[in-house]
Amino acid sequence: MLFMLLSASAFWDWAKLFLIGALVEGLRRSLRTVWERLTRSLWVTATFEFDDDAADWLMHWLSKEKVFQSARDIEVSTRGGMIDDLGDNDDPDAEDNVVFLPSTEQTYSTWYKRRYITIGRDRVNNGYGRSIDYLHLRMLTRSPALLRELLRDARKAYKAANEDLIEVSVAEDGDRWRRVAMQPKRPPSSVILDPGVLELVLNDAKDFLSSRKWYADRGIPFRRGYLLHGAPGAGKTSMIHTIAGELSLSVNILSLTVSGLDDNSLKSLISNLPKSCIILMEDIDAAFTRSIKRDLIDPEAHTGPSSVTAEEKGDRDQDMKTGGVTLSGLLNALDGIAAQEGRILFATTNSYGALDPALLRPGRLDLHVEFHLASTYQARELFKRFYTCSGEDSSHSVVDDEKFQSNTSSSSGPASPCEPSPMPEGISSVYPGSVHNSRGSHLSAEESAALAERFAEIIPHRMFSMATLQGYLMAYKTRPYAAVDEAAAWVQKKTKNRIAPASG
Ligand SMILES: Nc1ncnc2c1ncn2[C@@H]1O[C@H](COP(=O)(O)OP(=O)(O)OP(=O)(O)O)[C@@H](O)[C@H]1O
Repeated sequence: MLFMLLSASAFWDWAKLFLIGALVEGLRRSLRTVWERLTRSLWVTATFEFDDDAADWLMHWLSKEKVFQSARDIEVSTRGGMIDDLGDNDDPDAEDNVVFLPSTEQTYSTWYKRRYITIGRDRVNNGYGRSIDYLHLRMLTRSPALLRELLRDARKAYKAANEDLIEVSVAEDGDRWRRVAMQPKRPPSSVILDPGVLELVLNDAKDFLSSRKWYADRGIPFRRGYLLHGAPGAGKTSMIHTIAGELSLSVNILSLTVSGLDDNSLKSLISNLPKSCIILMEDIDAAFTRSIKRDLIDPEAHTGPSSVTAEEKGDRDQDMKTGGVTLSGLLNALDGIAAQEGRILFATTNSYGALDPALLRPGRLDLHVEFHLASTYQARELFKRFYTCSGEDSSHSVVDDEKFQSNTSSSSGPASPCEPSPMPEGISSVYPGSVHNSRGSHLSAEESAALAERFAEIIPHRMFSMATLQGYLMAYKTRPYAAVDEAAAWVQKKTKNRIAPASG
């Protein structure tokens, strides 16, 4: 009996405990729900994929706000920093800028328009062996409009900071784009082509970008392709970078021979392109030809279609597929349903004749521009540009070391941007070396033009590429007189070298 009473009272004790526990847990859960609802109604939250443009805007804004400057736990990176978080270098083009990134372990806070903001970052494995980083932003406000305002401000600041830069991305992991550089825009004056070539392509691209409605009205896919072909080192890539700068478009570089690329990943890459960008496919022939390898070709002896032999052409069909991309895969990617509307394609090749006609037809590669070895005009203009300081007109050119040394004592003109910083007192005997822009403006416009004229007369028309001429001038960085005096011997040596293997 006693036992029964005891067990009955123990049962009631257990029951009471259970009820109290259930009550407490119920209360805790309800309070938590109320709290979550309350906080949710007080916060606006946004999540950004770390690789996305919007995350870049936000990171730029956070960097400017110095959110991570005082944090005790941060990640440090030298990749893609437009602001130097170390605070000792304000040059966005500097190679060694350091950027602070939020660590995945911590939450950071700041203010925007008197609203409290928290920022966190986390890393999620997508299940295919690749992890994706997310940036989480929470703003203490009931108005989503403020978040939009913040994003607008961040985008504006980012664009202003990048005005003089172009974004360069490459294909990564088969089907993704990764930004690898923010390059300074290349001014049109720095690419010396025969008159009208740059203007032809640039105006065509500008006209294309402003004709979206025209294309839509006629049901024509809104895209344009340019094929730049001809001599290596003639300025094809340089021109594309200039055009990207002039049109303020990013450049996405796709190498068809990259390992791991196949028809499917090519399709994904094309459909993952940002809106309005330039896609650059360099050496488009390399993916489909085995026999015509550019490194086997003498750069200055090969200029285009005519140099492809019948035998090489015969090999082509059999070589249509090397690696993972097939010609039909490329054609489908370019004009299939996955093709990105509004993109400009630039393809380059040194072997025009090796390309399949299907690739060359309008709608895929609409405008074909041939690049030649340097003309007399190009040699002259290259010389003038080479010995003129950037930001200066041609009346401010660098001068021969020899001439400089004989002139320095008498020179009392104002310092130009080219002038070297003065040597510290007491070590004037140290030879300062032969460096870029290390001399003042002692070469008049007339002298510079006259030297360029002499140089152009010595360089045979269409015999050397612009890259080769640039290479020659590099050896005379600060010695334009010597560059002219020794040019004839150089031309003779190069010509002899070229003839020698053929006759041997
Ligand atoms: N027309 C040019 N004007 C000024 N510089 C040039 C020109 N052509 C070539 N160069 C210089 O030569 C180098 C190589 O040029 P670039 O890569 O543009 O040539 P490319 O035609 O694309 O060569 P490749 O076919 O080998 O890719 C660069 O440093 C560039 O500055």
